[in-house]
Amino acid sequence: MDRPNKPSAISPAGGAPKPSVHTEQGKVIASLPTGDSVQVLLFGATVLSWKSNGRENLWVSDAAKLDGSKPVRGGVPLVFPAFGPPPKDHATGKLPQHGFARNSHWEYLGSSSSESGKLASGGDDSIKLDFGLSHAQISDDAKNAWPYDFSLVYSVTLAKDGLQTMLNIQNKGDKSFEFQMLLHTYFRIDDISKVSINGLGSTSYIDKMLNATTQTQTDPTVRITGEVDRVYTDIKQDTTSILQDGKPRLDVVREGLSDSVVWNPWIEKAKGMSDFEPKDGYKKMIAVEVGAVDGWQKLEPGETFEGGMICKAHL
Ligand SMILES: O=P(O)(O)OC[C@H]1O[C@H](O)[C@H](O)[C@@H](O)[C@@H]1O
Repeated sequence: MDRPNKPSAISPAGGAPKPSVHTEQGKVIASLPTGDSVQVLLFGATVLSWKSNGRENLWVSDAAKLDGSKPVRGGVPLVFPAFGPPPKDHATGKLPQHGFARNSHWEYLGSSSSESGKLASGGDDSIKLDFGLSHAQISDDAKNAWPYDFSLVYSVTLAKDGLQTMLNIQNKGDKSFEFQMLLHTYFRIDDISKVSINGLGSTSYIDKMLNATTQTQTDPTVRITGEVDRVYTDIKQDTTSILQDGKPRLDVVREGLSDSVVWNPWIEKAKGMSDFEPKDGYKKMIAVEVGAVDGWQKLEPGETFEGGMICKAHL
């Protein structure tokens, strides 16, 4: 695995202020001179917080477990190598719901000032954090359930104009494997009744609330008025936008991915989740998740796959 330099901190030593990075209680925390920041928990490589312009953009449950006893309820849990309950007749069939990546202890590979791809800024205006997970690092249960040699590198880039999260998946073994992946992002919003979602018009979706039947998004705008659990597939538009009170609040740009899940548990489902607090927290969150979850991606030995997102917050 290629490793960038592993500085404990990029500290200002006179001159212009620089991004800083430190580790604390199993988390890696990076900040820009602007005050924007990101926090990543090594358990699951779960992004727990992303602040820009003094505002938190992610929702995390007050009862979320951060001690590794269960996946984090909130932030950006990483789904790999299976989305949802894996089908019993598939190679992932013995894995838990959403796979093992969100349940595993990842390694911090280090930070670098990056050319942040499609984010406009680079150099001192951005910082990239890399996290790794390989076959050798997962639990024995996960190894037995899914005996493939793989390597994941998850890169989280904080820039003044957004947050980029990219997952690179490599088949390191001598047999092919199939996978699904998803960035299960819980975005923080002010009031679900005033939220609308654009950028999914004319797209087909599997509606898990309607017996997994396939529907078409005829209204260009999605509004949330009850429990919603939809898998939009083969989306033509790159960007899904979350609006609050009709004003752009967050843009989610898919990178190398064409599916998105839109999920809100609403009242009853929230009540049923012991780690979902406060119980009316469903009013403050909307999950807009980017991924490759329609069917399976196949990787031959030595091949890699990369996909992720760029999120941009509006004031
Ligand atoms: O409770 P979890 O395993 O974290 O899953 C939370 C949710 O994840 C996705 O959004 C799925 O589409 C939902 O069906 C599921 O309820």
